[in-house]
Amino acid sequence: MTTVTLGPEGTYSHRAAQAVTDDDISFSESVTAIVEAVANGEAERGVVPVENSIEGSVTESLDAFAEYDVAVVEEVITPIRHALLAQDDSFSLVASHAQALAQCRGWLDEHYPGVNVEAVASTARGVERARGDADIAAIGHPENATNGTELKVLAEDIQDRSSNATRFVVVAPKSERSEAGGKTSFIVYPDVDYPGLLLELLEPFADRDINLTRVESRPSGERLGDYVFHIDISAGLYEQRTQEALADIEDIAGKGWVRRLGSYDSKTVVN
Ligand SMILES: O=C(O)C(=O)C[C@]1(C(=O)O)C=C[C@@H](O)C=C1
Repeated sequence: MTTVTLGPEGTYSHRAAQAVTDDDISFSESVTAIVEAVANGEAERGVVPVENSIEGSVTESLDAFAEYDVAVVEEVITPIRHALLAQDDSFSLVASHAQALAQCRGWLDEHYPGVNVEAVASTARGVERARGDADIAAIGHPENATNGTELKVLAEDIQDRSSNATRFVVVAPKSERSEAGGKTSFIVYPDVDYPGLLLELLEPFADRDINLTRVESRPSGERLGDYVFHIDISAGLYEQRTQEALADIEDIAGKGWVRRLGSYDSKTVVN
């Protein structure tokens, strides 16, 4: 089974993928391309980040789930503990993934005020830049400094909150969508707008005592003020209350669409 995740080797996504498969892992530098590869049958699994406890949504992943018809089959939550890696202390630029730079913004301001930052495709891509250039430091997992390179760990635990954690999901072809699991994700595009619409979309869950763990609105891309809602609940699709609530949602979104990404279980991995 081929699993594709954000590369190159050494990203947090790679570490999350290793926690869910012993099989081959291949790399892509775009979350959208990973979801697309699974939707097109080029890969059997994809592991992508969806949400971080400091910085919030990985919007590229959410938008890819609205664009490509895939299933979510597992959730992996992992603590993110960043290190500053460089050949020595003489760097003038810090390169990392935009999420990682944002998660360490306060620490960088305090310790390297005014330092230039550059967003690159992943933390591991930043590490590669730092390996090849003494003027560049990277933010990434500290183990990136142990892979036969001259990089030093200049500082550890530089994320602005010690509780920093990222939630990844495992995506699979839509034929593998499951009704089993303690959580369910779905996307609603109502394609209408009237006072109380969002309230109406949430009531079917409140009425059945189903806990919402996340509601996120993303622009539909159709017109300004028009949204797609990404909703996660603590209940499985196998449950009658979930099926009833989703039937209500489908009635409300009659002009638009509802996509069930599937039900799944969650695991927390410390690596
Ligand atoms: O660049 C990486 O190492 C990634 O796996 C991406 C990513 C993200 O998109 O949030 C994953 C975990 C961390 O939050 C920082 C970056």
